Amino acid sequence: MSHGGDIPVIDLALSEGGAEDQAELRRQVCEACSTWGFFQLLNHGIEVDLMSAMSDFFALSHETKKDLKRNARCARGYFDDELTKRRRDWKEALDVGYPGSGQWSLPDADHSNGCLDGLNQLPAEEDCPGFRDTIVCYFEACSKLSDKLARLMFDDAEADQLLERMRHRHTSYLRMNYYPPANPGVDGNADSSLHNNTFSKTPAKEGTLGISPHRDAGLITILLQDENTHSLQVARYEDSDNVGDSKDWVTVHPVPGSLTINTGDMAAILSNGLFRAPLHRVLTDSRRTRYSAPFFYNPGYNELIAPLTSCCQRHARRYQACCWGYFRALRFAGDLTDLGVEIQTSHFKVDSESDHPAKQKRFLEVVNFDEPFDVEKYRSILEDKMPDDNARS
Ligand SMILES: O=C(O)CCC(=O)C(=O)O
Ligand SMILES: [Fe+2]
Repeated sequence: MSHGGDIPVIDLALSEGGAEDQAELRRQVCEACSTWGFFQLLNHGIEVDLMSAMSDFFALSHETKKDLKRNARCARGYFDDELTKRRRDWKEALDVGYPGSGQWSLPDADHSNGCLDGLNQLPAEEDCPGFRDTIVCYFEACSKLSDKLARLMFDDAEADQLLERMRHRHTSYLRMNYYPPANPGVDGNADSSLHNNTFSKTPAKEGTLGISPHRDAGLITILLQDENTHSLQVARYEDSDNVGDSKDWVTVHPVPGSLTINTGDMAAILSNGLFRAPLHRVLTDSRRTRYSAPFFYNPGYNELIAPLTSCCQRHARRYQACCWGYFRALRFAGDLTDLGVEIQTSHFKVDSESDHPAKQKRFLEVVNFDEPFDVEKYRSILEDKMPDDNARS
């Protein structure tokens, strides 16, 4: 295995080899997922030029982008005001999800596309020619690659059934990120066409981050990184959220031609904690613009993610079942409204005293995953404290 800095680099060309190569590939992938939770993948086979599509999109006028803004009832679309752990990220982004109908050819607003995350909001073809086609091609290529990676990570019949269901029904989404220079006043970034955003006038405050430390919620993330800017960092192996010191952060230097892969919370539960959901963050750059695009490979909303039996042999079962739709809804709602402490996999540990498993049960009795999530409708179930049964009418 070769290394791009500390983070493993894995060559997917091994999958074309004989049984020995394939076993070696599986070993490398599982080792990377259980140590760093991050690796860089070469010969991944995705050739769609997403970088230039992204730069076309973010160069649109602020008014055009604002018309596509996501809101409390629609998690998909454009935004420049994301809070990660209650801090504003120094970035703009566009989220595009797998259509509820499973059919990209239908209009985005078609009612059959309705789902928990709402409807896609893409720019009109005349505003950004070719953008939609590029996104769809890239998205579908990432779905196939994710399926291939997941089959390397999880090798048993139970996982096969989940992945087979995910071929037809998944809730993955592609996020396109644009990180403006954090110091727009300095020489050398006078590209005014790219500064039509709310970050263009004021330099970033001391300590501002592109994205604050977080874990990705889903199964696998496939990240396209800008090769010229090295600002993604992962916390060393420990699982504490208190990674204060800069020596605890390791830069994920993009290896030319690679895609960066990381595991998420659902992979940690499914593997019974064998795989990590690594804490990571993005620094700002004072001079350079950066683009990145994570593709989040997510199960169907109604899937109950629980440790695979084959992963509970060496260690007793560590997690209770977690419904992806519940976890996702609470993560997104937490970005917009104060529901108390952000939901984490630790709330589903078998010995946890959290009331999330009980809230999840009540949520599943009433939720309709074909409708956009409405935090007000479920507020009494979701708020930090469960309402006292005697106090309810
Ligand atoms: O921009 C990056 O390199 C990482 C983005 C990321 O971690 C995220 O959007 O969840
Ligand atoms: Fe992330």
